[in-house]
Amino acid sequence: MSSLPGTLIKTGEFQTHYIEQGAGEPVILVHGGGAGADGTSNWTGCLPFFAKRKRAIAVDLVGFGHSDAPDPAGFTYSQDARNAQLIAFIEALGLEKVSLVGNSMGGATSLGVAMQRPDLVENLVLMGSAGLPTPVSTSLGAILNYDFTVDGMRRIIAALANPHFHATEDQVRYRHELSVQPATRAAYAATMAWVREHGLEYRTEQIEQVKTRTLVVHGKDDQVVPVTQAYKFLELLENSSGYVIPNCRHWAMIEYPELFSAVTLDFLDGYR
Ligand SMILES: O=C([O-])C(=O)/C=C/CC(=O)c1ccccc1
Repeated sequence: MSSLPGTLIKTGEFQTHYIEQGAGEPVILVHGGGAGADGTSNWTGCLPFFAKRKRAIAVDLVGFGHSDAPDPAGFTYSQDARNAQLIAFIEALGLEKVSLVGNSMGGATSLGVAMQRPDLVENLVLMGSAGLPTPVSTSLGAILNYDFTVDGMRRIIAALANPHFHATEDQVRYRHELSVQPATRAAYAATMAWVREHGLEYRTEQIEQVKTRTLVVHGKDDQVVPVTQAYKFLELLENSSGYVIPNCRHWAMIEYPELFSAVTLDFLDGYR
């Protein structure tokens, strides 16, 4: 795997990297927060499907992929910082309204933008989303306690995907090599330290005030964020519908890219 050709754009004090394919209504895909994650590795399988119907933009969160990774000595890798980055990114692109599709930490970030700037968000898709108090399972522990080794990366991928999914050596190497870049490594350590201290949850009253049209997608066998969290989001988000995928863990967009893309695109086009 190699990074798809991307673009850097200034978002506040640092540069944000993104890749995009297709034309039409803008849909921003926001990757999860595991080591080595970025727009390319999370969304390569879905981009061709999205690009047929939308302007699909896959962003790299601060400290991930090819976005800047500011020195943790002078930058706090908080959830607010990722929310602010995504808002600044939408505005830097000159977009008035977008749909956001967020995976896990990317879901928490998309939800945070819908809370802070509902004017910017047309539709919200939360996939395996963080944002609620989540027990630290062995699988989540593999992410939080990553040791920057290739075996550690294999443990992360095994934690994220269903056993029937076999990551290629290329996928493992791509993510591992990104994760051990000195600035990215320091940013990831700081990000996980912040998550261990603060969690990735919002208060229920914050979630309840989100009225954005939302689709909650979750793997029924998710070992990182249990499927019960999806039911909780459906309860709290009054304008939400859900789609639960059997025989699927945390990586619905990688385990079932065509199904995930079809369900999401039909939702974005108002068919669901
Ligand atoms: O591709 C990935 O790295 C990915 O999907 C990771 C998801 C886990 C995630 O974002 C997360 C990180 C910290 C705490 C809870 C959740």
